[in-house]
Amino acid sequence: MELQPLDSIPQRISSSEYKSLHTNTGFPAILNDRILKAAHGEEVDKIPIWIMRQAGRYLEEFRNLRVENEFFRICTTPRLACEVTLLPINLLPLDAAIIFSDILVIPQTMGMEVIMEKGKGPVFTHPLQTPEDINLLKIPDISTDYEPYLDAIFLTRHSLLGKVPLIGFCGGPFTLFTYMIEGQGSTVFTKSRRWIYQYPQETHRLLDMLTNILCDFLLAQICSGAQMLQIFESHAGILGPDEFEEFLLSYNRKIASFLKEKAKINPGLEAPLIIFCKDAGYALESICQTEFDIIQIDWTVPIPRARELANRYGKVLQGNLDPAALYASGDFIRQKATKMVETFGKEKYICNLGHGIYPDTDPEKLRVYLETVHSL
Ligand SMILES: Cc1c2[nH]c(c1CCC(=O)O)Cc1[nH]c(c(CCC(=O)O)c1C)Cc1[nH]c(c(CCC(=O)O)c1C)Cc1[nH]c(c(C)c1CCC(=O)O)C2
Repeated sequence: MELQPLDSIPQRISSSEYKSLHTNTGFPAILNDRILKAAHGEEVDKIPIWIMRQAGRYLEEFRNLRVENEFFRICTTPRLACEVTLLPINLLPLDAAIIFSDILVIPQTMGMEVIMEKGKGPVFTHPLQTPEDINLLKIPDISTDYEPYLDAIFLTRHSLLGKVPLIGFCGGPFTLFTYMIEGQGSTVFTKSRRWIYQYPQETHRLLDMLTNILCDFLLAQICSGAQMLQIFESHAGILGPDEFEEFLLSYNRKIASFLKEKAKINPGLEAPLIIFCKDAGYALESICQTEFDIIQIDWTVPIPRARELANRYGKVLQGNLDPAALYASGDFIRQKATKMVETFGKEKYICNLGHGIYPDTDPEKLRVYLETVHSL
């Protein structure tokens, strides 16, 4: 697929106009809308499938591009972000594209510095140490700070030529909070868990601030061309049920209500909303009792129980093969995928993995998974 020259693409609406809730028009007509149909609970010809981290390091083409380009430079250069987003779409039979970016761009726009360390992942140079540090954060300026990310969405929506819908995303308020406190990934998250008990008020203040920012950021993504949105609460598994409700789900409820309210006033802003609370199968029923349309589950969640709850609350399910299963033989992947789809059922279902694809996965194994699901 050729990238369109920039001057052949109409101008994205100016950021100040987001507030007046006009969506861009003039995007290419959609050719494959099966994921949007499934999202609305409609019948589909084939089961739609996309893969978390589908544009990442398991693709040689991405690794080559990374040699010359620092990770966050790709995120902030619309042409590069667009090129990387399209890579897997041109190579594999996927039913959606997800904009190339990262959940940590939001803490960056709030003034925090994040470095992508080889072999270690993202590291914050100055994580928040005490509640006083919250005062050093800034509220991003919608008309300047988000510009590269929104331009990337706009350019990519055009460059996709309607081949598949474009998914926008952000990290959930709680997961961003944990990164801002821990400064990096963790297995125990003792600093973040300490904050919620030692400084509950200040924790709520920060989560509130993040929630307001994410509402604006997601709405701006829809205005710029995102057709579906996913919120990644990757660290949901570290909370108990009460804390999950108080510090995580209540904030995501606010985001979903905000976006649904905007779509009620302006139907052009309607975009199905996906929530992924990783390792929070314990809270699946509460997650189903929100305004999110699609519930992504990881592989630890029993599919029959998820289906029962999703049906009870009118939700679509997304998931959930263990990404490690793609290390198995092609035959095993075929059998496992077939059984998985039969258990989910073919309606109100979007196929994906249970978490992002691992960097050392053989892309041909992913192809086996995709083709199996499409053949069912
Ligand atoms: C927690 C989280 C992050 N980022 C993200 C999450 C939520 C999903 C999840 O739970 O995995 C989300 C994300 N990160 C990236 C995307 C792009 C779109 C896609 O292809 O899915 C998406 C949707 C690109 C990326 N984000 C990152 C890479 C690899 C960086 C590199 O090229 O060096 C990519 C392609 C880096 C990143 N960014 C983050 C981590 C923990 C890491 C390091 C782990 C790793 O290296 O895979 C933060």
